[in-house]
Amino acid sequence: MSGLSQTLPGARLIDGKAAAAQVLAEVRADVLALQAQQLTPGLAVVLVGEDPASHVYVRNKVLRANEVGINSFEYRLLADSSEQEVLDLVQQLNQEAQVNGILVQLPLPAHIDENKVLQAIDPRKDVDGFHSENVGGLSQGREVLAPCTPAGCMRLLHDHCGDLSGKHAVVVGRSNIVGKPMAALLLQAHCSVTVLHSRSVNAAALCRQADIVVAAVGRPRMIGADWLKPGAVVIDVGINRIEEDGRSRLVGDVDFDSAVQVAAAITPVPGGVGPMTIAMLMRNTVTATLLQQGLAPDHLSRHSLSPAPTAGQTGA
Ligand SMILES: Nc1nc(=O)c2c([nH]1)NC[C@@H]1CN(c3ccc(C(=O)N[C@@H](CCC(=O)O)C(=O)O)cc3)C=[N+]21
Repeated sequence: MSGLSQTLPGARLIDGKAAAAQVLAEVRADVLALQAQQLTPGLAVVLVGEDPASHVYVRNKVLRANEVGINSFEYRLLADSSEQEVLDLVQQLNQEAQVNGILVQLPLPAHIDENKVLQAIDPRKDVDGFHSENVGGLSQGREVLAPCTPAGCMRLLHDHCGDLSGKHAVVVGRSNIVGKPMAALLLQAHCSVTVLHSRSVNAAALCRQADIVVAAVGRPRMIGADWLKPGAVVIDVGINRIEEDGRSRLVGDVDFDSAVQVAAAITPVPGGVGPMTIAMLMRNTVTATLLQQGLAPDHLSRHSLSPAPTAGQTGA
């Protein structure tokens, strides 16, 4: 994949692994600074059931946490655990001073009300940014814990494009975990934002107007070169496992091979947004620790919260 991008003029490969390594190095420095004040951030990860893919993600999160010096606490509950058992565990973790961040791996088994569990998490420990307090705060432009995947996409965009003001960003997909918070963050960065979804009429034509495309639909290779304006910057959030030529492989929501010929820059899958999601989870854990200590986010070298509206932003 990287070999291909080197032979084509124009499209730059946005290296999510390298960007994630940089974020993790920053987080490591922040953790050292906190440890000098006798504070070690702690992250609790809760996994209900035996989904093998979820086990891999949880293992990766715990590994990254340990690499940057964050304490990790893993809780595995059986697939048939009751909703009350999960709620009780969340309540216990809310009280636990050693735990600064709580992540309940989604999806939960069908008999458990996901919303009820997410709402039970103390908003200041909500490192996924899924509690309505944080969702609402993000929409209002308050400094809150922002969802990791959209926050990771914003970091990649800022690194590659600099100032995003006035750019037309098209978000394909309207999920609560990616599409909607992504739109909110792009708006805060002064983009014009269009959100496309399954009912959109002329989606490809609308998408062709975009300077920035964020693909988060969960449909393998749906967005090809015909969806893109030449020179667009493409962020592919999709992680789809497909069978091809008798083997299993990961592909994005973007048809990489065609898109790379038109785009100015594009993220690969794997090695794009995925590693950034985990890096931003570590960053949010540090931010959550600061919030709980009553320390301003700029206590450390970099502020880690979603940006508050700048002076120039009005209601217009
Ligand atoms: N409460 C909650 N928060 C989450 O953030 C959350 C969740 N539930 N449930 C599951 C999804 C999935 N997810 C991924 C994170 C990183 C990679 C990642 O790093 N992927 C690698 C490839 C990994 C591989 O090879 O399988 C990459 O894209 O390069 C993938 C998927 C977080 N999720």
